[in-house]
Amino acid sequence: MSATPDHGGSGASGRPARTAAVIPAAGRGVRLGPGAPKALRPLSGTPMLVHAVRAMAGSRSVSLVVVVAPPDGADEVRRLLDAYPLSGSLSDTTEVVVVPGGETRQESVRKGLAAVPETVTTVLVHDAARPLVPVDTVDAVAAAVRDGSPAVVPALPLADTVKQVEPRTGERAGEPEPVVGTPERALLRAVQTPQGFDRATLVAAHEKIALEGEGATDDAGMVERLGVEVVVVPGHEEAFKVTRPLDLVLAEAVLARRRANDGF
Ligand SMILES: Nc1ccn([C@@H]2O[C@H](COP(=O)(O)OP(=O)(O)OP(=O)(O)O)[C@@H](O)[C@H]2O)c(=O)n1
Ligand SMILES: C[C@](O)(CO)[C@H](O)COP(=O)(O)O
Repeated sequence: MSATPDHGGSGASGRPARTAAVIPAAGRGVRLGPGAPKALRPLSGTPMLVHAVRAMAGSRSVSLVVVVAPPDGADEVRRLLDAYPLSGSLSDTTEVVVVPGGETRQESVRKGLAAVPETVTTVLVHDAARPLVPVDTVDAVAAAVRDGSPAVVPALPLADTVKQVEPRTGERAGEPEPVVGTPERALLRAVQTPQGFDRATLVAAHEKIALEGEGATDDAGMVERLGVEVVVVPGHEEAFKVTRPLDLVLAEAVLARRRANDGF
C-alpha cells in the first residue's frame, strides 16, 4: 500500500479517478477506552484502518482512497499504510492519499472531500471504524449511485424496540428518563457506511451545513437537509461499527470465522 502525500487527481493506473472513497479515521475512540487512536488499533494484528482501506480498494469501482488522519497524525498514518500491502490484485489500480482531519467527523469528511478531484463523480464515505464491511456491500452502494441515485445508504432493520425519551441533564442527570414515544420499528433502519453520493451533491450538503453552523451524525443526513432524496440499500451485519470494547471481541470473531472459511 503506498500512501502519497498529495493527490494527483488520478488513480494509480494513471486514468482519472471516477469513484473515490473518503475514510474518516481521525477519531479518538473515547468510547473504546484508553489507547491509541481507534483507527490505529489492531484487529488480528492489522490496524483497523488498514482493514477499512482494503475493503474500499477491494471494490472494482474505487480507484482513489482518501484517508483522513488525526489532525497531527498524517505522517504516522502514511508510514503505517506504506508498511501494509493492500493485499489484493487491485493494489496497482488504487491510489491512497492521506490528509489531516478535524475535531468532528463532519469536519474530517469535509477535509477529505477537499482532496477529491473534480473528475470524480461518485464519492463513498466510509468509517475507518467499520473495518469489516464486505466488498459486495461497497459495490452495491457504488452501483446504486452510478445508476442515478444521488445519495445511497446501506442499512439494516432494527432488532431492538426504540423509545424516544426526554433526556435528563444538569442537576437531573442520572434520574430515570420519561418515555415520550415509541416509533414504529418496522419503519426504522440502522444506517451503516459506506454511504455513496454524487460528488457535487455531497459537496453542496457539506457547504450548506458548515455555513449554517449545524451538525449531523452522518453524511446522508446532510443531504436530506438539501431536500435531495436519499435511498437505502441492504446493509450487512459485518459492517457494524467498532465503538465499544465488546465490538472488538465481535470483530476478532468475524475475522476468525473468515480465516476458517478461507481454509476450506
Ligand atoms: N474528529 C473525528 C471524529 C471521528 N472521525 C471518524 O468517524 C468515524 C466514526 O466515528 P466514531 O466511531 O464515533 O469514532 P470516534 O469519534 O473515534 O469515537 P468516540 O466518539 O468513541 O471517540 C470513525 O472512523 C472516526 O475515526 C473522524 O474522522 N474525525
Ligand atoms: C456515520 C455513522 O456510522 C452511520 O451510522 C454514524 O452516524 C457515526 O456516528 P458516530 O457517533 O460518529 O460513531
